[in-house]
Amino acid sequence: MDLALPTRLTVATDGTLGGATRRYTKLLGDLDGVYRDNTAWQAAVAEQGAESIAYAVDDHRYPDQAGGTGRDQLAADNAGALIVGTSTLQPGIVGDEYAMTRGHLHAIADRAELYHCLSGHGVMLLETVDGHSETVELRPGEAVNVPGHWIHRSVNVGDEPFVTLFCYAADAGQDYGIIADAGGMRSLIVRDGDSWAAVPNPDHIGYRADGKA
Ligand SMILES: O=P(O)(O)OC[C@H]1O[C@H](O)[C@H](O)[C@@H](O)[C@@H]1O
Ligand SMILES: [Fe+2]
Repeated sequence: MDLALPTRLTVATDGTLGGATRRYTKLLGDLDGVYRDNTAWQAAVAEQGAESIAYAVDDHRYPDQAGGTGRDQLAADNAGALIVGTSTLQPGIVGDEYAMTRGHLHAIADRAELYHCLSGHGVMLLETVDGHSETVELRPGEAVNVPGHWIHRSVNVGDEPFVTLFCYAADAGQDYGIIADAGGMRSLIVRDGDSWAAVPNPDHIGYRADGKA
């Protein structure tokens, strides 16, 4: 097994990650089905363009120790390793809902994650398959230590980019189907006057049991 050499990273409040090994972007046009009001999402795509960036993730990860593929191999290769990165979520409102990430449960569901707010104003929406829902509001300098088994989604409730530094186990993976199959998360984060509120999602039909991705 090759030894990973320690890497120095620089983390800026605008999300710039010096030393990143990977960047991925989600475009507004990629988010079909994420927002409850599909007509409003289509209008936003028509107005802002399908290619406009909804959020960007820059991360640093060490190469797979054995170069394997597949979830079991990845888990074996990356046992104990961390992925560290920044997430930059643009502001906006679609229908009544604030701009958000797709959200996921970790494919290895017990894997935890740290989110530390670097700039902007956001909410981490957290739910479990058996009915718990929580919100954690985040401003610069505030963080949430997301336990395993919580489905999580970042929501930007401000008018600037919501930027977080995150860290999670390299073998965690992401299960996106759990939200899509449930008709969305149990709660929606919507505009409420000048602020935000979590309200029940009428389209949510319940989560399947985890571990069945
Ligand atoms: O994966 P999404 O739900 O689209 O959210 C985007 C990103 O959010 C977090 O920052 C996670 O740590 C990333 O691994 C994830 O990819
Ligand atoms: Fe995650």
